[in-house]
Amino acid sequence: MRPLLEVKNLVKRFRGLAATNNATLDVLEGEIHALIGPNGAGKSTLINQLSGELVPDEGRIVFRGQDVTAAPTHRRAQMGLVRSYQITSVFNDMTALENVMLAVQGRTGRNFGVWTPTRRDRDLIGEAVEALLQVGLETEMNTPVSEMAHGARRQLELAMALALKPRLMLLDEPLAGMSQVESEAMVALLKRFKSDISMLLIEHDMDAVFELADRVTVLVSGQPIETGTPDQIRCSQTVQEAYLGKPSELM
Ligand SMILES: Nc1ncnc2c1ncn2[C@@H]1O[C@H](COP(=O)(O)OP(=O)(O)OP(=O)(O)O)[C@@H](O)[C@H]1O
Repeated sequence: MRPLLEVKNLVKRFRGLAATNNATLDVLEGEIHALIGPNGAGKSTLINQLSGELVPDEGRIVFRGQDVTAAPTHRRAQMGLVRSYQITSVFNDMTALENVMLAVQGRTGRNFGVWTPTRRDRDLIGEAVEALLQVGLETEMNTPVSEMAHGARRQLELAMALALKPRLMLLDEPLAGMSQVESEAMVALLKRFKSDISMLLIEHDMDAVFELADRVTVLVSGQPIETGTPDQIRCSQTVQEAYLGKPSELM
């Protein structure tokens, strides 16, 4: 079966420095694929090119068999390649429900009628509610984002991404800043979505990576040095050497 996402010989340079250096990797249907590597290895730069926020200098990105290397972010999202929202793109003075409704609107192009709610508006609300239920935010639907705990906000970002009906979700450190309890809840959530949605995730929490990922790609100096199952990565001599100085992260 053809991979859902194929990244071929991708290069991105910043003032001569190759932040992505001939990167080739793929994500399969139904897979959680983690991207790990030391600070500055080029993880965010790579994800930014996959989402369409950065244009590669060389190489190709193929999603569902179509070349999307030059496609804008919204076109990729329409095809199902969706980046989880960043906290900065959530409106703090709006409720969780209103934020997800905006995400649904972005996908469908429907406008919400302020004065005369129509059947289509009810559909829109229904979809937004469903996304919030999926992430377990049913009790916080009408809470303004500014009053939500950090963990709940991260769940909201996920709900907003789910509202876009992704086939492949790009997740940039979904557990960052979370308490142990919040992290465990998020890991459980991501596992639940796995049967429907593939994921490429950057995460520094190695316990979570090894628990969640089917495959892991290790990035060093912009280049994938190894891809394998969590066990293969844990035991890899190449990976141990690349992480020299902090081998405990991988144990
Ligand atoms: N917009 C930019 N302009 C210039 N250099 C950049 C830019 N973005 C990233 N870099 C450089 O590219 C390299 C890779 O950075 P990147 O943020 O992608 O790494 P990362 O693996 O995501 O790091 P971290 O784990 O610390 O978030 C670094 O040397 C960084 O300084």
